[in-house]
Amino acid sequence: MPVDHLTESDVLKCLKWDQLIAKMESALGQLADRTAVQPVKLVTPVPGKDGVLLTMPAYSRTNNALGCKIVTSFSKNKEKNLPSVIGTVMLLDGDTGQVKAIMEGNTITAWRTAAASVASTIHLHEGKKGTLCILGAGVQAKSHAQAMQHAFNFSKVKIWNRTQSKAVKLCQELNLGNVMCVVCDSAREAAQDADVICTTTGADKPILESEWVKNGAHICAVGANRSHHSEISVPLHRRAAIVVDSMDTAKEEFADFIQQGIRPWGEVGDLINGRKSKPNAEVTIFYSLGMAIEDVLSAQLIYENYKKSS
Ligand SMILES: NC(=O)C1=CN([C@@H]2O[C@H](COP(=O)(O)OP(=O)(O)OC[C@H]3O[C@@H](n4cnc5c(N)ncnc54)[C@H](O)[C@@H]3O)[C@@H](O)[C@H]2O)C=CC1
Ligand SMILES: O=C([O-])C1=[NH+]CCC1
Repeated sequence: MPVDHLTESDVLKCLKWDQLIAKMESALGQLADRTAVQPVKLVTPVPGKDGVLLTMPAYSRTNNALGCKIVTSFSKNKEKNLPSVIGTVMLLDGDTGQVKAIMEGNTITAWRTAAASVASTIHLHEGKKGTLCILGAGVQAKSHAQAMQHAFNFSKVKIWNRTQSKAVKLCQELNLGNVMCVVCDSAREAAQDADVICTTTGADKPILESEWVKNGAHICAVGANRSHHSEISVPLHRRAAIVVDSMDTAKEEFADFIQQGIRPWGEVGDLINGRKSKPNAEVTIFYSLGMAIEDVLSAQLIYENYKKSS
C-alpha cells in the first residue's frame, strides 16, 4: 500500500473548524462511553534537555480509525527558533494495520486542542460570550483565539503574555476586524470580567488566581501536561468544577491534585453524550490533558478531505 505523506500545508488545507469541532465532540463522547481504545500516553523524559517524548496511540471502534501520534515538547526550543511542541501523526488501516498516511502533526495538535476546548465550552458554558481572555501568545493561544472566535464570535478578546510584544503580534495576526483585541499589562486585567478564559502557557507557577475570575466563567486549561499543571491556583481549583477529557489519564496526570483532595467532577464526554447534566459550580474548568483519539479522528478527517481533493 503506498503511504501518503502530508505536510503541515497539506494538513491545513484539509481542516475546517466546524467539521473538526464536531469530530472532537465525537472523540470526547467516545472516550466517555468507552468505545475508544486509548491507553494512557507513554511519557519518555529526556533528562537534562527539558524535553519529553509522548507516544499516543488510539483506536476508534465507531470510526474504525487507528493511529498514533509521536510528539515532543522541548521548552527551550523557542531559543532555537523552533516550535516547543513538535508532532507526527501516523494513520493506519483499521482492518489490516497497514500505514495509510504520515502527517506532520503540529497543525493537528494546535487545531484539535482548540476544537476540544470549544466543544467543552459548548457543553459547559451558558450565557453571554462577550469577552474572551487568552493567557499566552504561542501556538495554542493563536489556535484557541481563532477557534473560539469562529464558534462564538466574542465581542472582545483580551490577551496577556509574559513577553508583551508577542501578545501585540498575536492581536495583529488574528486580524479580528470589528472585534476589539486588547493587549493587557497583567493576567489579572485580562481575566477580570472574561466569560471564557483559555490558559495556554508553559508556566510552572500559577498565572490565574481565583479572585480574578467572575462567577459563571468557564476556563479551558490547556498548558497542562504531565510535568506541570500549575497555571491555575489551588484555591481556583477548589472553587471550580473540574471537568476532564479522560478520567483514566487524570488519575495519572492529575494525581498531584487528587492527592490534595481536588477530585475531577468527571468527563466532558458524559455531558456530550447526555449521560450527565452540567455541574453546579461558580466556575467550570475544562482540563485538557491531550487525547490520542483526538489526533486519530482528526487525521482520519484530514485524510478523507485530502483524498477527496486529490
Ligand atoms: N492539552 C493539550 O492537549 C496540549 C497542551 N499543550 C501545552 O500547551 C502549552 C503551550 O504550548 P504551545 O502553545 O505549543 O507553546 P508555545 O511555546 O508556542 O507557547 C508557550 C507560551 O507560554 C508562555 N510561557 C512560557 N513559559 C511561561 C511562564 N513561565 N510564565 C508565563 N508564560 C509562559 C510563552 O510566553 C508563550 O506565550 C504547553 O504547556 C504545552 O505542553 C500543547 C499541546 C497540546
Ligand atoms: O496532547 C498533546 O499532543 C500534548 N500534550 C502536551 C504536549 C503535546
